[in-house]
Amino acid sequence: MAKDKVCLIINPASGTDSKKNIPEDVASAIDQKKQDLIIRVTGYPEHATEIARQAAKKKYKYVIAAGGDGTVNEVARELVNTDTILGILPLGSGNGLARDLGIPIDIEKALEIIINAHTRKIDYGVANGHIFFCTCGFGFDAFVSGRFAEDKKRGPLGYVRNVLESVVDFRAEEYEITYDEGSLTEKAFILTCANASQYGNEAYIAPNASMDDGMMNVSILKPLNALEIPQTTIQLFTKNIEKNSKMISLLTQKLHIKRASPGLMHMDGEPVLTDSEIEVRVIPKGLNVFTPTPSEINEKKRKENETIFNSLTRWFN
Ligand SMILES: Nc1ncnc2c1ncn2[C@@H]1O[C@H](COP(=O)(O)OP(=O)(O)OP(=O)(O)O)[C@@H](O)[C@H]1O
Repeated sequence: MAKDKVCLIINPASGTDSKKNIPEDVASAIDQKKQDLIIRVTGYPEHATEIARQAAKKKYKYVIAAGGDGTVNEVARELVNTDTILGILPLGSGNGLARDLGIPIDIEKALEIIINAHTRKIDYGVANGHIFFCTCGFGFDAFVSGRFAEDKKRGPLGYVRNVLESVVDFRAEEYEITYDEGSLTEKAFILTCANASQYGNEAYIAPNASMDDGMMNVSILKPLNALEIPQTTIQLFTKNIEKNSKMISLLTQKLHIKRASPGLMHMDGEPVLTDSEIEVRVIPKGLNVFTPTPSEINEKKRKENETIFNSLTRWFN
């Protein structure tokens, strides 16, 4: 019987972790009697897209993206609506998609998820022809993504520094927003379309978003004053942002956004220049991804809650 073809794509520029051992780790984890492994290292932005396009065309069984959300996006956008499955080794700075799917950040464990071969079909979004899997945004998050793309230093700390610097320079814009059930005009600090619930690094902009409900969560955060920033930041990291009085949450399949002039948007954290009018829509269950099983995810959540409970008990005793 012919062997299945598998491709590993490594982005050496993502995140801060070393990728030196990744080829060897993957090669020893997969069953080489049944699978042929091809390893490619990206040499420039969008290189991963070219490699993944060829892999899908040649009917590879799966493609593993070793990198962050930008790399995953570049790979996955060529795998949508094909039979080729996406595997993720989260080696980026934010790793939003992996975190939201319950894929462990520990690479050995993430590799086990691929080997165990449980798959899940997830939705994706399209904004003016650009595909996203986690979030696409037009306000402060797009501004930060532009800064971060120019930054030589990656990793979560790079994000923190860019956010703090951007707060000073960012100016909120007004948006005319038309969704399935109505329309509104708002000046917004953040306007984010979320397929996943978080940007990455456990920053939950749409805590109730589901990646297989065929719907897009839209989070509109009105401009904040300096005193509101600390509480809003806490709400973002504790899945409570929807309790913020400046937050408007919508659920829709389609969205039309109009702003005064063309500008930046981000797709899974990567900045793109786009028109003053933007069409966003959801394509249901178009991507097949290796993920933990539902019972593995529940077990992980149970352990996390237990750890929090134990820490609190220790603290109070
Ligand atoms: N050889 C390369 N040299 C420089 N940049 C590259 C190379 N290969 C890919 N890239 C680009 O690196 C960028 C960052 O990759 P990626 O988004 O995966 O990492 P990250 O930004 O650190 O993580 P995250 O998106 O999870 O925050 C992408 O825009 C990608 O196009």
